[in-house]
Amino acid sequence: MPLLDPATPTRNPLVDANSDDEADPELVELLRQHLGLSGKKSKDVPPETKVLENAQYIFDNAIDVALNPAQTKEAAETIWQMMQKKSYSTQTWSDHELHPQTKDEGTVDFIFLMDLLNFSFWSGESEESRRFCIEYRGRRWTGYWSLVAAIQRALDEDIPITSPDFWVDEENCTDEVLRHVFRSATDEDIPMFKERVQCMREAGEVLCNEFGGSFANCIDDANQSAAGLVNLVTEHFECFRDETIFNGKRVRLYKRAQILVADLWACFNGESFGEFHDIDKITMFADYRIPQMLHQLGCMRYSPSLESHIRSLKPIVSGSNWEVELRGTSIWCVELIRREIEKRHPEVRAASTKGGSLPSDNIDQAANIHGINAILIDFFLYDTMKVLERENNESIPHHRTRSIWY
Ligand SMILES: Nc1nc2c(c(CN[C@H]3C=C[C@H](O)[C@@H]3O)cn2[C@@H]2O[C@H](COP(=O)(O)O)[C@@H](O)[C@H]2O)c(=O)[nH]1
Repeated sequence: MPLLDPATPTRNPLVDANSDDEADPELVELLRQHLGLSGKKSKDVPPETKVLENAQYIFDNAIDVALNPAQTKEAAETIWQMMQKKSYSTQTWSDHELHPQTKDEGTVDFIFLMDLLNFSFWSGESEESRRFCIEYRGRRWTGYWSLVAAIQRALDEDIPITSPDFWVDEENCTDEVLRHVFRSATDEDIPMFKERVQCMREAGEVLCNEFGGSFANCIDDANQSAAGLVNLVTEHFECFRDETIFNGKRVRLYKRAQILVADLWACFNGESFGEFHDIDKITMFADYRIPQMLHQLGCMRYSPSLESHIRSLKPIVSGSNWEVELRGTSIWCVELIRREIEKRHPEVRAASTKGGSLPSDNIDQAANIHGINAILIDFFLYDTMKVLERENNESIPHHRTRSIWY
């Protein structure tokens, strides 16, 4: 029946004042089609995280952090050349000896725990030998690698540390057991131990009560959308909801939710639990190492007061303008680097191709041209910063903010 059939007495098919029956869904759909509203049911609208748009807003309104466009363009080319030389791709993730190697659900659990606790490793100790570190496989691991080593060590000791039902079992998973898991080889404990325990308890409750005890079910619910998985994680897990107010506007940074998705994508080479059709919506991860690297490259500049504060290792409060400007501007800077690389090297298609490297009938060519996205640029910048740190070549310290967000 045509919706607006003249023979039909005029009535609003949605709300007929004389009837208390529900609006006829067929009529609602017909009306939506007639008004051109149809077809875009909420489930069809592609999910967005809003992180990149918020990062641009922060950059546009930043006072103490700025970008140097010429240096950013120059750095883009340097980064591109170095990434090509190292054949940087998703495979690089698994090349790290401590990262889990099996491509199964156990590794999904490992990565979830890793990125649940992937924050604030920096030590307040000036004396390097006294800083928190984890002894594993005959080596002392610090920073992010101390976390990965602690998880691997616990698994070697038959502690089911990656199982969410263990985290909520306070009879067996006591604080003492967790202190043992994260025990340091020095007198300094892992930073924010209590907050890490709280993250595990909370996330364990959510996973066990809402997702059948495994993060694999969250991945399934996201229907291979990276942005959808970021939004699902930040909606259901408070300890991933990395957002704040800047200039009166709510801004999302979502560092650990995004690196969680990125680690899955890299570990599984864009397949299986790592397959996402919109992986390029993931931005750089706003931590405390990339801003340092971007400053070292001359891309990012600080006001004299901020720079002297950072150089004197003074703390910067979580959520303060200085901190949000550092984090948001670094996200935007990596986006500009990514755009510059794509402009200079049109042969590079987005890394959303499987595993981040371009399919090619010429294997040599594939080896030389790897897809580029913010994730791979970020991973490269982090790993490069860690090399500079090992070589005592840091030109400026990283900023000191204590928080569970990064
Ligand atoms: N933006 C960004 N931040 C990253 C990483 C990683 C490690 N990712 C591995 C996976 C693939 C890559 O190739 C890396 O090998 C850790 N972090 C953050 O840094 C801080 C730790 O610093 P430090 O204490 O010095 O280790 C802390 O906020 C931590 O959350 C990254 O990749 N990108």
